Amino acid sequence: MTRTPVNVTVTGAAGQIGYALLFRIASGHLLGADVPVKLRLLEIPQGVKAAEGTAMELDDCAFPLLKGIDIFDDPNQGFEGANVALLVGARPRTKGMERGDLLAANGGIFKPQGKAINDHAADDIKVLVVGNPANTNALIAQAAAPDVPAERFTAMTRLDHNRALTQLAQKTGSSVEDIKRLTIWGNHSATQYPDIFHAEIAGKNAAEVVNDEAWLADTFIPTVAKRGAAIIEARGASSAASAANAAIDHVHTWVNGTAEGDWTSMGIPSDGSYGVPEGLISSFPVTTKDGKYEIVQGLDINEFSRARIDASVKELAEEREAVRGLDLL
Ligand SMILES: NC(=O)c1ccc[n+]([C@@H]2O[C@H](COP(=O)([O-])OP(=O)(O)OC[C@H]3O[C@@H](n4cnc5c(N)ncnc54)[C@H](O)[C@@H]3O)[C@@H](O)[C@H]2O)c1
Ligand SMILES: O=C(O)C[C@H](O)C(=O)O
Repeated sequence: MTRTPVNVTVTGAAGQIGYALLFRIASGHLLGADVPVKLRLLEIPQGVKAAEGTAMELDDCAFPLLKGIDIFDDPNQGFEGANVALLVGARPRTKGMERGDLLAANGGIFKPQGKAINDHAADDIKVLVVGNPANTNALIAQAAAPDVPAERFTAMTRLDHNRALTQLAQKTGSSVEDIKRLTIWGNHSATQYPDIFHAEIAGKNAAEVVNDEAWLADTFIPTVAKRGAAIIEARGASSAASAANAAIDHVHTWVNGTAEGDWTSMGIPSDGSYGVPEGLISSFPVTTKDGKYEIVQGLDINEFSRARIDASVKELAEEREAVRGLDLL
């Protein structure tokens, strides 16, 4: 039976993450090796020519699953019929720009995109926001889409999750596939909290295997939380292939499910679980099944974790206040 292609909209398609992402979507890594896709690339007018060049290269790969590529500079057209939307394009922070300026500039992008999703996307739309500040950009887009269930708007903390897996594997001499139940809590920012207290390494509690709270506090957490800045320092540009890889992982897991006995981390609208104020888009431990996710409930949060979750959530609440003040919610 021939399947109807899934419409995948990618914003910022001509950027560096876009370049690392589109080929993997077209080759079946986002949704599955048997799922045909149509790409809808959304750029600003200055980005359209470069997006056209990328589309030429996509054509030249002759991907069997790629059933069409369209390029737009109008969000209403870009999100028409979208089943999956990857919101990558954002206004980067430039010299002299305050956080409030960045939030205002991104509000100008994510509010109209949220409205365009509301008005034009398919009923089953799933949204992943990658563009920074990802959690609050997701909140802005979600607030502008009142007809779309709020839980369809998610923000990417899977890159942080993957970074934490590797740091923990390297510390303990284990393989990443032996590590389960790791969690990123909070914001995709330097306040995020990578939590190993519930994680397992080959069935043993990860915190007990590590048995070194100083390493956790002074090495592991800051290394993961500041990895984005370290990449910028080393590469002279922010993470691109690893960010694209995490976006693929996020959507693939959302659509295809978490493995039995494991969970992942996603930035999602809080339902009030773990004391995170309702509505904030915060990272939680989640399981996924049949295209839906659920927050893992009932975890004991020790004092060490509580203080760090609260600090990151406080930052999210402040960002929400700032965008409220800018009339973006
Ligand atoms: N959440 C994460 O883990 C994570 C990780 C890495 C990067 N990021 C963020 O992802 C974003 C993109 O990174 P990049 O390296 O690809 O940046 P980039 O500057 O290379 O590309 C961004 C692209 O977005 C386009 N764009 C800007 N405004 C747009 C709009 N309104 N509509 C459509 N397209 C628009 C630009 O023309 C550009 O082509 C940045 O905000 C970056 O900070 C997030
Ligand atoms: O673009 C950045 O500021 C860093 C990025 O969010 C990352 O985590 O690599």
